[in-house]
Amino acid sequence: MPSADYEEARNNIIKAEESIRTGGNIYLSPRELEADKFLLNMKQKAIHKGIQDSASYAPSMHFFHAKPLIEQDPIFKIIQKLPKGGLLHLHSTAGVSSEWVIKNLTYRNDVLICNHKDGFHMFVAVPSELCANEAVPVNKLRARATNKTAFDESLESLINLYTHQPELDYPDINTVWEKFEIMFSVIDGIFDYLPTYIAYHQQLLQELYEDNVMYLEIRTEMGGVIDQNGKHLNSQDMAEVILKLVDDFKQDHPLFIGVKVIIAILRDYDEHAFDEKVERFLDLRKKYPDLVVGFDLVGQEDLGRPLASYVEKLKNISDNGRFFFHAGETNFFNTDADVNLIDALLMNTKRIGHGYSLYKHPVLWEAFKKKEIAIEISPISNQVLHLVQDLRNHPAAFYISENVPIVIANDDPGFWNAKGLSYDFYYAFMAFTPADSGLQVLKQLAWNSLKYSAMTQKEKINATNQFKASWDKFIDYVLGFGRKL
Ligand SMILES: O=c1[nH]cnc2c1ncn2[C@@H]1O[C@H](CO)[C@@H](O)[C@H]1O
Repeated sequence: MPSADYEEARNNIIKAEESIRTGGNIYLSPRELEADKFLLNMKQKAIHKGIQDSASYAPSMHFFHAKPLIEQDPIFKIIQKLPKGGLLHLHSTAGVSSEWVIKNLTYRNDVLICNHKDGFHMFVAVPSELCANEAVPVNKLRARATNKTAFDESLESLINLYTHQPELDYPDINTVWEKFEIMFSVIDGIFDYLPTYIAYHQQLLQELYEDNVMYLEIRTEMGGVIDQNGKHLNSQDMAEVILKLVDDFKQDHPLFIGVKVIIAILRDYDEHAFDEKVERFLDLRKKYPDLVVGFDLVGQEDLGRPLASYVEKLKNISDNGRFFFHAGETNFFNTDADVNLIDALLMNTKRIGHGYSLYKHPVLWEAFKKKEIAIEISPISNQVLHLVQDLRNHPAAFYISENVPIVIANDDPGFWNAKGLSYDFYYAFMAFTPADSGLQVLKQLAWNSLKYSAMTQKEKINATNQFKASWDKFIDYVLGFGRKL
């Protein structure tokens, strides 16, 4: 038996760490405590089972293997009901489940397919110079196919990385990124045509709403489209389209709060195209300040142009504090992609996309804490795109232990066979939050998504009130769930 002194010292360490970590200081009411007890009991049983039977522990597995197991886990059912607040990191063109895209969009007569010049299939809805042959309606090809299920499956594989053997099919980061980038080109044509653009984005809101996401910040280029009559709509017209689409959605879904846009452009555009897109952002920002909130550079960071090379060019945007930079999405240490984190800080970023390598930079994470710059963590993305195999090893475990501000995001769920945000929250909860952390950490993560959002103060107050009501209902649900068992 250890001495009383020893026990006390031990407890003091545990308590001290508890009070530092994310959610450690969140107050729980008696009702919440009861729900928490039940949830923690489930979590700890699952972890205990995972220790004994490591081969069947879903949170340690690659998502492509884990998905069916996750869906059977009652903890996942609870996570699905969790009010998640806002989703702050999503590339909209990869945001909808691939199944919906195939079963709905490709069944429309206005969706065609052609061979891209670079040798892969691509969907088009208006004639494209990128087609190397004449585009054919997908329905026409489907009618000719002997096995329609197999036909649809092959279409779906054009926009979904799923395979039953990801370790073999994507042995390294560049291989997976190559197919990943092609998928954006496969689906891009859907967003050139107003009716398909609208159908897709309505479904985007629907899938997130059903997953209890109430607010959204999308990353998009926001280029123009062509409407049913052949008329060109430019980026400003698209701002109106988005505003109307969101308003209509809110009419039917009063709990939904809204959408904001972060203009995200490829970090490696040629100079002229880049400058044009920056101008476009500045214009949009002026005319739609409540909608177009920020600017970001995207694309595979390891191979891309470093942020440092943009400092002068983008001074105007950084002076106005409008960056939401991807940075540190890398396994390397002190390479360009890694030190993008330093430039993101110095360029006055509001949040960081990924920040995977931040844990190697003590000066930076202290600064992010002090300046309340949140890290947008996308667990499944980091796994599928080859930064980490087992999400228990994700650096977010460290950020949580230190309470570096983080939010949970899904990045490109449609492209990895996910839907909504719950799968990422499940991994966050089961793989990289402490075994003895239940409702507190979930509540803090959801709160963070409102606190670190680009909403105005007034919008935040409204969102907070709404969140409280949804949270109370969620606690009822958890208590009901617990009593049934
Ligand atoms: O996780 C990511 N890191 C960096 N860039 C990304 C990620 N996901 C998507 N994109 C980038 O966003 C563009 C479409 O908006 C894609 O072309 C891809 O390069």
